Amino acid sequence: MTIYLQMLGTGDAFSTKYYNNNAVLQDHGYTLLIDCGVTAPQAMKALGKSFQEVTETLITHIHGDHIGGLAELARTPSQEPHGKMTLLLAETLIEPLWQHPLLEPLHRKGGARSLADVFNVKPLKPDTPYTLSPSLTLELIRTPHMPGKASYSLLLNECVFYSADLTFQPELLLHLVHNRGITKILHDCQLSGRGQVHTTLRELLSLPEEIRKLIMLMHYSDEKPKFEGNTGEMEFLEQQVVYRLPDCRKDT
Ligand SMILES: Nc1ccn([C@@H]2O[C@@H]3COP(=O)(O)O[C@H]3[C@H]2O)c(=O)n1
Ligand SMILES: [Zn+2]
Ligand SMILES: [Zn+2]
Repeated sequence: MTIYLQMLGTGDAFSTKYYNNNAVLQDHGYTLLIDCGVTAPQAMKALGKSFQEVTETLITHIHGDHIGGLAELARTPSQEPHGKMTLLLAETLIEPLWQHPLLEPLHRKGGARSLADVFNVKPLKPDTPYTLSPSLTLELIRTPHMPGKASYSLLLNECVFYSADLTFQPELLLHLVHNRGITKILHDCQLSGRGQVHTTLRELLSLPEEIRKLIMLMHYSDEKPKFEGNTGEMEFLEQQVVYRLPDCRKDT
């Protein structure tokens, strides 16, 4: 079965041309929102979509461009009997997310005292495969982003790696391709300057060709047009375009 990926946005946290790097994955009746940044409500509207179409929302890490739209998401009534939207996230993120200033509006919602009061929270363990829908599996891999801050990249359907803002990890990428059967890498990319918390284009260009040709670039700055044609084998992922994702699960 085919699943479809549509980036709500492909911009970095400071972009004024692209929405935040958030995505929707669709498996027929099931819709997974991957991260819900400040611009997510507007980006959904731009696609003629609404949060009501979202079945579950996955949070990779706690930065405004990945969580800033959650207060609005929480106000959306879900189709479930409990009425709450479902949030998937690593256990380690639950309390820091609730304490984040961007979620403060929810603290005032009917005496809410925890994330579970405003969302149907489903805690996930890293390095553990989960079946989200008939054609979609997910595994979290903890990856380095900012010191002391937990952040989780994604393995989708056993062969797509979706980076959650990470510093350059060449050994991990080689391992994923050689030992985990990864055939597509969607990677955040800082186009210029020194990469302190993100991977830079220069670093990605230093990878072997066999890895570069699997990579598509996302989470980039407004300078992107200047870099078109200068990214080697790596293409830019474009916001709002629908992509078909490979499904390499052994039992399909
Ligand atoms: N000059 C900067 C640089 C970065 N940042 C924040 O750091 C985050 C890194 O991950 P991100 O998801 O790209 O969002 C960035 C800003 O929130 C920031 O607030 N000021
Ligand atoms: Zn980000
Ligand atoms: Zn980040």
